[in-house]
Amino acid sequence: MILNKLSLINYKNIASKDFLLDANINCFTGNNGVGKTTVLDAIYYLAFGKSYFNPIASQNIKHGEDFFVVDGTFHKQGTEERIVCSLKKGQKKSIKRNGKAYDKLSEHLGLIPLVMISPADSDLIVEGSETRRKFIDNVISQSNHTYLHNLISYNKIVSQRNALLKYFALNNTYDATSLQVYNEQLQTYGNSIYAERVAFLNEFIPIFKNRYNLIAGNNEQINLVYDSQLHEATFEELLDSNLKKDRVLQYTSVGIHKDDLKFEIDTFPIKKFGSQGQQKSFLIALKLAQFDFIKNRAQVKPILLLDDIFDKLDEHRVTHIVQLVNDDTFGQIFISDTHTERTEEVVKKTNQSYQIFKL
Ligand SMILES: Nc1ncnc2c1ncn2[C@@H]1O[C@H](COP(=O)(O)OP(=O)(O)OP(=O)(O)O)[C@@H](O)[C@H]1O
Repeated sequence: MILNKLSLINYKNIASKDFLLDANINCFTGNNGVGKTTVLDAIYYLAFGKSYFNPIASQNIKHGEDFFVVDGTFHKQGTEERIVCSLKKGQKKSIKRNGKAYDKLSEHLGLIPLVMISPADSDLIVEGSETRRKFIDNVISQSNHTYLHNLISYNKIVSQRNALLKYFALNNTYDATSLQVYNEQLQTYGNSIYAERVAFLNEFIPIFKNRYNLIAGNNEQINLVYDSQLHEATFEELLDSNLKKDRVLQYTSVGIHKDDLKFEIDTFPIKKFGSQGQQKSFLIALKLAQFDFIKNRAQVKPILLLDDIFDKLDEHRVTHIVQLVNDDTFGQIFISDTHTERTEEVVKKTNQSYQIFKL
């Protein structure tokens, strides 16, 4: 998967820019705030139909303007794919593939396999379980459309069930039959999502550990632990035993929407007990494992976006990344960095073709 051309209009601070890109390495350099991350984010937008950094779509329109366009032309195994994402203030965002608008964003996900490594990944450690569930869902969804559809359906039913519980409380009423309809659907989708998450983590955790050991050496015991209420009881048992509680709370307190992924070092939470360097290594290993997993599943090398990576990495880790590029593990990569010379020095060592865009 290669991005050949990229054009931006009014995307964040960039009024208008066109890039003809190298098939291997592309670097965007310049001072703080010139828009290096914005270019990487625009590429992310083409793959996921949203910004990696700002989920409120309208806030990605350049201040004072009323629309943005991100336009990219990819090459994938001999075919050309033109993806155009645009948003006009007050309207729905549009994503077009070769001139044809998608009805649903979910139809687009997976077409452009892509992994972003960014300082913002620290959210995965510091934020709540939702961020980590989204990480799992994002990785699985890139190669499994059924999973994504089941997840969308599951979330819809949770909302409907919650509305029904509220209705019961508000009207001082209760109807077991209508609740049962939702319970059955929750179980169907929830059990399938749970099974996929179990299968995914069985495959993913060894890949992750391998990546971590390559970056940090073998002397640290790190682990990812999948935490789910469904490990202990069936979905049906959980819903039954928590019915009273759900009616009081007026929402569904059990299910796969409560799952978490624990990040551990020597069996302790890395958030509290990991050094900054260990936390960074953990996150990079997680993202490189995501890269490996998607590559295995999709049989194409995902595009890799490295945002501000050299600032955040010590020499050992930079060398590791460079070695990977030399090993031909990676496909096309995009790098943002403040120092043009430092970037050039690193990418020269890879013996790959490259382009440096000074912003
Ligand atoms: N909607 C918007 N309209 C205009 N400017 C915006 C908008 N959203 C963000 N910006 C600005 O875009 C600029 C570019 O940000 P970006 O993160 O791309 O910079 P950068 O070159 O990666 O900087 P750094 O080296 O600090 O990481 C910032 O000044 C930011 O405030």
